[in-house]
Amino acid sequence: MTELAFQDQYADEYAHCYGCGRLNEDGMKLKSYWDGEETVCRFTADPKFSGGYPGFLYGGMIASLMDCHGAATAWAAKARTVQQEATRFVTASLKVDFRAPAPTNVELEVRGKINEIKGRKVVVDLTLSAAGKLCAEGSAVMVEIPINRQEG
Ligand SMILES: CCCCCCCC(=O)SCCNC(=O)CCNC(=O)[C@H](O)C(C)(C)COP(=O)(O)OP(=O)(O)OC[C@H]1O[C@@H](n2cnc3c(N)ncnc32)[C@H](O)[C@@H]1OP(=O)(O)O
Repeated sequence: MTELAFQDQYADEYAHCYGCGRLNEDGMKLKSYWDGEETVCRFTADPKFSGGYPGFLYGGMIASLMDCHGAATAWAAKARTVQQEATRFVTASLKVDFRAPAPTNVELEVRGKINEIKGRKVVVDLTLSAAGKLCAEGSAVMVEIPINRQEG
């Protein structure tokens, strides 16, 4: 894919997230893109992120993947809809239903769909699948931080 990932378009001051910040040396550097009206992020988890037994991902990592992709989706939706540069979205609320174990060492696909855009708030519906099988689904309320919030 040659297009720039959403996270790679964040301003430097917003690019330090452990999950997706391009400037976080130790982070996972998740990348999210448009796929038609949906967004997609692909990630293969190392077995060191296993949960209760080997070969399956722990739930916090599943939530992390959905969280970061949700924030990036909100950013992209705002940038596309309002056609102005968005700052950065943070998670106000994240709901995850775990439907089936998610494997490590297998490419996972996280998908986002815009449910609502209202003012600074974007609600994103999310799924996480492995080899076409739904492993988790949920939704996130993302809120855009005002400019210069980090200075206050
Ligand atoms: C500089 C960057 C610093 C950010 C570092 C954090 C980065 C992350 O790790 S993100 C993950 C963790 N998330 C956080 O740390 C966020 C902490 N929370 C906050 O900062 C604030 O509560 C924040 C920004 C989410 C919302 O507060 P505020 O800016 O006052 O927004 P507020 O006006 O109350 O709400 C905006 C809209 O979101 C909705 N909303 C806010 N919180 C929630 C919630 N928990 N559930 C559902 N909806 C919510 C409100 O109802 C409102 O919607 P509407 O316009 O329809 O009435």
